[in-house]
Amino acid sequence: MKTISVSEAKAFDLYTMRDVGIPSLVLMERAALKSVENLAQLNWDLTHILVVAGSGNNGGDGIAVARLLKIHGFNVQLLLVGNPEHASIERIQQLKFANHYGVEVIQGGIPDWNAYSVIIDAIFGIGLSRPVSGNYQQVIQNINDSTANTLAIDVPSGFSPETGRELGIAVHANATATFAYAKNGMDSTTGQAFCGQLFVDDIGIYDPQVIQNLQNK
Ligand SMILES: NC(=O)C1=CN([C@@H]2O[C@H](COP(=O)(O)OP(=O)(O)OC[C@H]3O[C@@H](n4cnc5c(N)ncnc54)[C@H](O)[C@@H]3O)[C@@H](O)[C@H]2O)[C@H](O)CC1
Ligand SMILES: [K+]
Repeated sequence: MKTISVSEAKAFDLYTMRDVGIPSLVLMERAALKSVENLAQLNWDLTHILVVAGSGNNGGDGIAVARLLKIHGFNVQLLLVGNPEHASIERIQQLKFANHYGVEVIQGGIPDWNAYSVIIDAIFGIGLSRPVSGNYQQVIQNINDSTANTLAIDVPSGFSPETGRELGIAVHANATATFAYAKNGMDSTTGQAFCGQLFVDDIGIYDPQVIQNLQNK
């Protein structure tokens, strides 16, 4: 399985948005569409879905997933974690779109984490940069303690895609929808333990060498 480093993943994202010119929201929509496709392939009980979204673009992916599930008639709720003042542009835009679709955003805490059949983990992706603490730690503990099946978006939150180890605490996902290429840390035994069933989704982000080879054809 081809794996890449976090810096490569970020460089490929940037190349796609800046050099090729494909907008971030287009990539985010493709990531969300693929994640929903992966969810459908898992044959899980989808009767009650909670999306847990962080303040960055991983959260933006998750909110887009919630919107897609809502329009397809699923009972889906959204829990926002993190400081809204630090929210990325795309995450703000995705929440606006989701509000327009009437996606229910949970205010305050979750009374019963076991009430959900599926939890979508969209707290942190490749932007994880330090050990998880505080409320994030509590939320990830609740996700891990719940009876729900968990699908991680891009990277199980708290799992270092670089080293393959947890940074403080990490989501033990039953499945992970990662984008473009698997990340280095996913190829280890701990990586498989945290990621569960791994989907590597083509969302239009490629190694620039692949594009340059096309140009030379
Ligand atoms: N356009 C694109 O680049 C695409 C990205 N995709 C998704 O975006 C994430 C990466 O998003 P980013 O905003 O860079 O970071 P995260 O959402 O992973 O993290 C959010 C934010 O959290 C802060 N942070 C890091 N570690 C901690 C911590 N331990 N405690 C608290 N806060 C922390 C940090 O400031 C981060 O910025 C990628 O994984 C994809 O899911 C799209 O899918 C495709 C297009
Ligand atoms: K995640």
